[in-house]
Amino acid sequence: MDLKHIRNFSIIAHIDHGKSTLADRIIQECGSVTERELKSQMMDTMDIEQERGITIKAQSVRLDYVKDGEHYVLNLIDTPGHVDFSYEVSKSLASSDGALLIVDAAQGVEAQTIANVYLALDNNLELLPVINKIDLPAAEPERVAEEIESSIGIDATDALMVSAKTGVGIRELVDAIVDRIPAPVGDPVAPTKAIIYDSWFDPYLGALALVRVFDGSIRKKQIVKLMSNNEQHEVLDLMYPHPLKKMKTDSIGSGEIGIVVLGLKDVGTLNVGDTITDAKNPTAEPVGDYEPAKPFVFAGLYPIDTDKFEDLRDALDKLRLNDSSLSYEPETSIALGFGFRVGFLGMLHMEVVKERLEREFDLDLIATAPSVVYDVYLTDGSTQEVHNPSELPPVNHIERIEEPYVKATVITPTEYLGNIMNLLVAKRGLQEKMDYLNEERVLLEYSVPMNEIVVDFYDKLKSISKGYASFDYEPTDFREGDLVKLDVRVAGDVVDALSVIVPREQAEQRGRALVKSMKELIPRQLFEVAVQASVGNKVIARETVKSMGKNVTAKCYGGDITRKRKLLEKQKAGKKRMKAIGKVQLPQEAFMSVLKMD
Ligand SMILES: Nc1nc2c(ncn2[C@@H]2O[C@H](COP(=O)(O)OP(=O)(O)OP(=O)(O)O)[C@@H](O)[C@H]2O)c(=O)[nH]1
Repeated sequence: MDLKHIRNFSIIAHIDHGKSTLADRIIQECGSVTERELKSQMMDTMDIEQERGITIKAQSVRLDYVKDGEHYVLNLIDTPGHVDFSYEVSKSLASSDGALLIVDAAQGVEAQTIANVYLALDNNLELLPVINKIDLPAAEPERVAEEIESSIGIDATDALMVSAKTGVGIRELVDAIVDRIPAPVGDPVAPTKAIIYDSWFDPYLGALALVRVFDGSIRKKQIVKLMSNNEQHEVLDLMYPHPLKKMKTDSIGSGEIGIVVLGLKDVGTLNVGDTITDAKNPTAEPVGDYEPAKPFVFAGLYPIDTDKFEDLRDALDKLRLNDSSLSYEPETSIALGFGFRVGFLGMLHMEVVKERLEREFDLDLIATAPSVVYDVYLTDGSTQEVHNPSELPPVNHIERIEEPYVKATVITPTEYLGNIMNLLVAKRGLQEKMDYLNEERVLLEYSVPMNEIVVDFYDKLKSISKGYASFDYEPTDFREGDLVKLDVRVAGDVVDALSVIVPREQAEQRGRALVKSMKELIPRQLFEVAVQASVGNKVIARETVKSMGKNVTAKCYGGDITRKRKLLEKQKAGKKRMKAIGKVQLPQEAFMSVLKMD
């Protein structure tokens, strides 16, 4: 296909600014599906995505459009909106030549808008500002256009004004995609050079790679090579991604996107970001640097029923077929038995994986508090990566510990600025930048230890700003910290799954808060239970759970039988989520409570 008639574009936006709704509208405008077929949010295919209204996996569609009598192919490359998936976002952008920058006409520029713009500019993309939701009574498109200019520094005078809900401005938008997004450049006769920007598993076809071809073409029966690992495979089949079906083709040419079938049994080696080339006549340089997606957050996942360990392994193996960023290895905990230490891209990724394991594989799991990765430098000169706080070497072997930092971007209305700055300082944040976008809104940039933001930072930020502040982050570097391991002992035994690494200066306060909340969470047992927090051998806090009879209905005297039954049912349901630590039953919440202490 003639390169001049191809347009490859992504849509980038802050969460909820209307990306999926707009994608549906564009698909409809191109007539690739009829109104009847246009199931709302067609591009969000996974159940969890549809339920939560988030986009997890990037999906793409190839659309046909006729403008001024000329036939164009528009490749719409959907990108995941959440920070956890920024690696996938950046690879989708690397496959595009331009991007629609969607901004909500009522909300204006938000933290993720900025973060996505940085990624788009890194990839030299032409940005087309699109102000969406102009149908809303609270819409202020002119103010938003000014915000785009002042915060991002791009000309927004030609910003497109649309409503993905009513369809206003959509035709003009698609015309602008043809007119303003540059056609791809590439050499159709050079050796094959294509980037994998998504991969997934199909039960019939095996592992599939979604690619953008830069130079040359990918042909059926061609022997291709993956440049990161030199694996060679035959191309069994090729398809274009159509919104409703996959259209077979014999070759995918320069400038095009398509789906490659290599007959692999899992996505393990089809890594996002890798370059595909011809095995015999390879291209000299890959498309950009390839880095494997790196897990930033680790947690232990343990089946509540210890017999289900193999089931958990099978379930993780199955999830990994579709998610090459998921990593795990078996681990044993004195407290929890056999389980896995699982690496995630971030907190949302962790939640999604845990939910899928429980929902699709019917497993009841205990998740330990998430931990970041620490680089521990030992006195013998060696270094150790610690993913699990309980594995921190003894203090006298440690020379220093380094922890990961992120660049956190927050945009907030000025009235919440004071409280937000206090929160960032409490989270050990260092201010890098403070810019007023206009009189009402401020952009903050802070360096913050990642450990401080992995659990409840976002919830706190939302609550102190009544939901108005937005937040995004990007991992930056490792820095030395004065950190210690805080242990919890229940009835005298250290519960390894509850250990956590904290700044020394906060250890005592956190220890006290921790045992207090554990006391509330641990149901009374038939005997008295001591709950202690310690650093090394030193106990720094203690609480006691008083003993009580087991029958919870004892306290509802009187004869209300339904209430009694309800309580007994609740007690039974509660049991499913309990884990016996020695003689003591601990509920799931106890394992999450450790990081939520201030
Ligand atoms: N009034 C109005 N609502 C809109 C418009 N476009 C989208 N919405 C609504 O805004 C909400 C978010 O839209 P989505 O399309 O799910 O947003 P998104 O950016 O894809 O969200 P993520 O996939 O989670 O990043 C939905 O409730 C939409 O119905 C619009 O033009 N006008």
